[in-house]
Amino acid sequence: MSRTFLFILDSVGIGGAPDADRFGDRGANTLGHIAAHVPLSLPHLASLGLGHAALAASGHLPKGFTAETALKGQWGFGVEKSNGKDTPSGHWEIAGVPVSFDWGYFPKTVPCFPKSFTDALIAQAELPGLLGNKHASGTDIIAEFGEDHMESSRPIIYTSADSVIQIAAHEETFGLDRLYEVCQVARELSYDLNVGRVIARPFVGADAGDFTRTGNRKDYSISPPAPTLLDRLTEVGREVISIGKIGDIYAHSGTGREIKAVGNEALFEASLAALPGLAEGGLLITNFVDFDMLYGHRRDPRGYGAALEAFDALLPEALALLKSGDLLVITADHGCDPTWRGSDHTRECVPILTFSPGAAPASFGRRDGFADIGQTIAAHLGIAPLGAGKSWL
Ligand SMILES: O=P(O)(O)O[C@H]1O[C@H](CO)[C@@H](O)[C@H]1O
Ligand SMILES: [Mn+2]
Ligand SMILES: [Mn+2]
Repeated sequence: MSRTFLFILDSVGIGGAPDADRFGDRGANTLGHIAAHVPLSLPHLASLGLGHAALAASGHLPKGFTAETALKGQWGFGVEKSNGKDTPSGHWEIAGVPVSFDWGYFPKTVPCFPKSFTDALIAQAELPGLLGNKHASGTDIIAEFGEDHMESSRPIIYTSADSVIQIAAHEETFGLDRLYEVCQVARELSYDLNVGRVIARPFVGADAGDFTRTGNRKDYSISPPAPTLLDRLTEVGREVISIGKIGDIYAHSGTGREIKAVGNEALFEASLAALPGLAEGGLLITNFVDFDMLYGHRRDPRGYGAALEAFDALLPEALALLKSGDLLVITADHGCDPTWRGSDHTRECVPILTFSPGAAPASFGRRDGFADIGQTIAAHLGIAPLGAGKSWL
């Protein structure tokens, strides 16, 4: 028996996606472009092969990395198979379920949502109307409509390049529970539109100058189309611990004990605290959302670089807690290049870095499909093979 710790660094792509053109993302490279913008020192991730993976995926060694780094882990990189470059697609594919159907997206028009949907939402949720109704960055749109929202009680509704309906409202004047109710109505009304997630985006503050989103964001996701690694483990009685957004992303299916924490550092602390107690044969899975939410979408390469360095500095604490037979996997779900146009995700390859005490450095190369990660974990934990992916063990 053995255990697996899966850390998903939300949006930490390394460029080089063969189908980036299809998304208008040819040349996007989250890690590479951050490293070109700000001095970046990630010695621990580099020792697990991050630079090697980035070079192999994109053809460029990110600035600040060297090919001569002494490796103590195993590395490869993943090419996404799913149609979308969104969070659920990336996470589900990592857990052995690539998304081959087409999500429902909204056009870049104003309004962007079908009138039948917004009419039904206004009627069923008993709203005085809606604001926004377009593609937007979540922080920009609360600055634009937040004051009107506080006066009129009309929620702010918007979308992105992902299959999402996001609803922002003031936590105090509108109320958090009321926002969640509105989101539940929107969720019910949007299954037919094939929308991946409805997301509650509460914020606080007095005026446009100081509106801030809170940690009470909540995602209402559809369920993965087939049983994931998490479901398979749960079915055979293995322990699963899900930290941060993981519960929401997998629609609470197979996610076991869910632990919430806000901020990368608190997510890391929660992971460290849970790590020693994970049962043999179990999986602990954490999503580190700040990279994406606070820096990638906000197009802030400096903040993104600092967050990567902070994560890197914490990593030795996790490595030190691993026992013989444990496997740590560090990967990402998609890219979100903070130097790219717009505010959306970017189609990129992802790093796959692993560490097991005593295991020799090695490379498992290019993996066609993130599902190889789930399949490898299934093999490591000794459960039946998943429906997709090839193990590199
Ligand atoms: O701009 P904000 O509200 O952060 O939204 C971003 O976060 C959404 C969900 O993770 C993505 O689809 C993207 O649009
Ligand atoms: Mn993501
Ligand atoms: Mn995102």
